[in-house]
Amino acid sequence: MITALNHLPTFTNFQEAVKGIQRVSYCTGAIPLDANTSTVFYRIDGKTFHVDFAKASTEDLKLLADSCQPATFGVGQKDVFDEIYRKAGKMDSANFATQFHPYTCGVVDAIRNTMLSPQDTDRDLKVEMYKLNVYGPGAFFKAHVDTPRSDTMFGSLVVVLPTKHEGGSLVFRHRGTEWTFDTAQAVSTGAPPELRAAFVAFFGDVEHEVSVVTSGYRVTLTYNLYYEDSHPRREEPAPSPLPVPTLSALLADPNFLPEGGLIGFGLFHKYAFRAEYPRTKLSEIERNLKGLDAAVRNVCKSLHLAASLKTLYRDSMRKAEFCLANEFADLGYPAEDGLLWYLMEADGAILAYGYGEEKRLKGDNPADIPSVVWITEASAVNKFELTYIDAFGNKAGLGCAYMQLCLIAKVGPVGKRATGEQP
Ligand SMILES: O=C(O)CCC(=O)C(=O)O
Ligand SMILES: [Fe+2]
Repeated sequence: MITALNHLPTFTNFQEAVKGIQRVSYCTGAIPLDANTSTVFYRIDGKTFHVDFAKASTEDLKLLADSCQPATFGVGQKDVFDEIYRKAGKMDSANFATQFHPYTCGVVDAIRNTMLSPQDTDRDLKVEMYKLNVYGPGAFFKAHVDTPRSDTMFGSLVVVLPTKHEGGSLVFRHRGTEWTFDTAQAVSTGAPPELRAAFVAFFGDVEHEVSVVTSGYRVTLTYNLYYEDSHPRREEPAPSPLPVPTLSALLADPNFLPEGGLIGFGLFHKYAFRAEYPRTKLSEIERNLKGLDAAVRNVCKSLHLAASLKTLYRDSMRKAEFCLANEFADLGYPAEDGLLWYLMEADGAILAYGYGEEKRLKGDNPADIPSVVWITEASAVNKFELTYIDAFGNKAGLGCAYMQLCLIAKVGPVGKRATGEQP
């Protein structure tokens, strides 16, 4: 955006402060194991076996690996097997059991405290056992996102059982940031030797891959993480999120939107959305915003700006840069005119343009169309056809897809900036 706003220090300070809180968020830690929790029981062809990870031999691990089925992954609506993309063994949760449980070792509390918004820290989470995976020498899982199994699923938990292995790190990538979780190192016994598993929890829309295991067997338990709605998010007051003073300074600046206007934030994460009817409402997603996006919403709410989530569609008629809507719609690219008008009639969608972009509008009078000052860039959401990375998940599609959203906040004129609820 090349506009005068880039020369306004109050604006660039706020923009930097928001970008500063947007970083890949995840949660890791060690889980001490004891005689009760170090064993995995499994069955194959009607016979039962077990592996005690306190003293598992290479033969024990090889037998476990040989008892697994080749792991598949999801491409669109199908589960496929392709060793170019994923080479690993998996066992379904019906065929194994362990006394180890994430609820009893502090993992769930750690997830609540590090990944969720401060208003969510007493919220119930459902941790659903998904699979046991064995990555032997040469095994890997290329970059993918975890398929959302419902619109309340927000992430995945991977528990790495203690085995000596090399390679097999989990590598995460999200919006230009990369981060590695070295599983071999995380479960290596320290001095004095202590048997411990390791865990990593992450938001499912964050791309991740398992790098090649070069020796040994890497054994993981994977779990799906969901919000349970019995204890919904506590509403205000939320502790003041970090960028509040910079937004406060921006709103006090008479050179920033003197007549008022709209400010927009492209959300950092994608959200699982149920494509089948009844479709997920944006208000439901707003209750389930992931930590950093919830912080951005809280910044606006703490300064009493009316703010709500919107989907963004491109406008084919070039009357405007884009259309902001209150629901997900199955539109082509660019949106067919009829559908865009339907959204405007039925859903209260509005046309808008990016601040400073009015010169690119053809023939229309931008005075009728509001502009949005983007604090963080927004990308368009306007079709279900999924991009390369979305199409490859760890399971075939279950009627849910990840969607990109933005948050739009209304700013009043100088001296009367508040547009939302007052305390
Ligand atoms: O086993 C792991 O470390 C993670 C595997 C994974 O990403 C998945 O199963 O989706
Ligand atoms: Fe995964």
